[in-house]
Amino acid sequence: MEKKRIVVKIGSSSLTDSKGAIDQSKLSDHIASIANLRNKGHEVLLVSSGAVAAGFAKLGYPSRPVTLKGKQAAAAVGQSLLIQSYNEQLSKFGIVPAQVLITRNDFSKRDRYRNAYSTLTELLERSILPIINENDTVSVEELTFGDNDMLSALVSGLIHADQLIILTDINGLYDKNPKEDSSAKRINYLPEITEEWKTAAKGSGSKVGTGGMKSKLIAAETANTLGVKVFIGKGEGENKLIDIMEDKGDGTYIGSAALTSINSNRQWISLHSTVEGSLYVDEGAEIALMNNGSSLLPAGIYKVEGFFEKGNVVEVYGVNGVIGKGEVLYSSEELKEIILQRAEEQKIEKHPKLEVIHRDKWVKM
Ligand SMILES: Nc1ncnc2c1ncn2[C@@H]1O[C@H](COP(=O)(O)OP(=O)(O)O)[C@@H](O)[C@H]1O
Ligand SMILES: N[C@@H](CCC(=O)OP(=O)(O)O)C(=O)O
Repeated sequence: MEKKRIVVKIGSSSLTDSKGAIDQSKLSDHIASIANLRNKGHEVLLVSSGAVAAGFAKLGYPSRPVTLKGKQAAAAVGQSLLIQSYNEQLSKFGIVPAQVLITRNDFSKRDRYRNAYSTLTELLERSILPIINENDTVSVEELTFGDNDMLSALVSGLIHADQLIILTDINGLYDKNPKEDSSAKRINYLPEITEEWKTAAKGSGSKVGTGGMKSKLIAAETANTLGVKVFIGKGEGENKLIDIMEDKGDGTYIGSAALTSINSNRQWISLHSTVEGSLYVDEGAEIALMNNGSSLLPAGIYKVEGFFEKGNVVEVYGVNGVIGKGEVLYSSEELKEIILQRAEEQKIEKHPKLEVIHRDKWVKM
């Protein structure tokens, strides 16, 4: 099989028991299958949940805490226990793990986003197994990934993975929540995620999981838009991950064969950047941006709103509203001056004919 880059996400319910302890036999099953995947020549990154679930009992909580400080304290205790268990079990296979804790803020700062990419690829080049989790202890409630399903989708995009495997306590997506309706039927393949499917997928059924199937589908949709195929399901034994890669997995495969990877600039602009202002463009510029794959030139802009610097991200409005986002090569002041001079019928040639937004740094809505 061709060498692939694979992100494996393991949910709390597949690592811990409901009493708040790490289930060593589940963990060793996962580790053996990861070792097998690596032995076939694939690159593997692990996104592991379970910090809160593995830590709460040691703090004396009777169940998974619901308060922010409770979850953050439990994650601080549980994360070290998790990594300790991973270290012990991985050493039997001669695999060296690296703990990588990320916050949402790290992705919204472009230099940190680039650093995350460089560090992860360096670890892979050196055959280390990155074990990634959200840095729960310092994450602010309003600014989190939501859950690790979304974190795994964003990491998959960042490192241009071929496949995201979401391991959970159920063998895939069902047309109804099977824990509530025994007539529910499993879906083997979903080329595209529609609103109807997002409605069929409900919350978590376990005492330790967070987002349920709904959050997995939302994450899978994001991964697909970034060009990454997704598998959601379960399995047992050292061959489970190889079986999944060979289309024999016990779960649901999501995303058509036609998915294409999108470049890191576009990913960052589309999913992580902050919009600093707005440009309003005429019909010709709108057609050029939307249909012709062209860059945006100064001549197509008739209004500038907000104060932004060269290199910031702005929203672009066409005839009927927002049409996309892009990184500008001019400041708002420079652009306002261009428009003013045009109104005064001075020569636009006075300004360099640089693109305002280059096509590689433009994302359609
Ligand atoms: N339509 C559905 N198909 C499958 N599972 C569903 C569906 N709707 C809700 N679920 C629930 O989602 C759960 C998996 O999500 P979750 O508990 O968050 O797992 P994890 O801890 O692995 O992230 C299942 O155990 C099931 O109870
Ligand atoms: N960062 C949290 C992950 C929470 C989460 O998303 O859990 P899950 O739904 O089990 O993947 C933790 O380690 O407990």
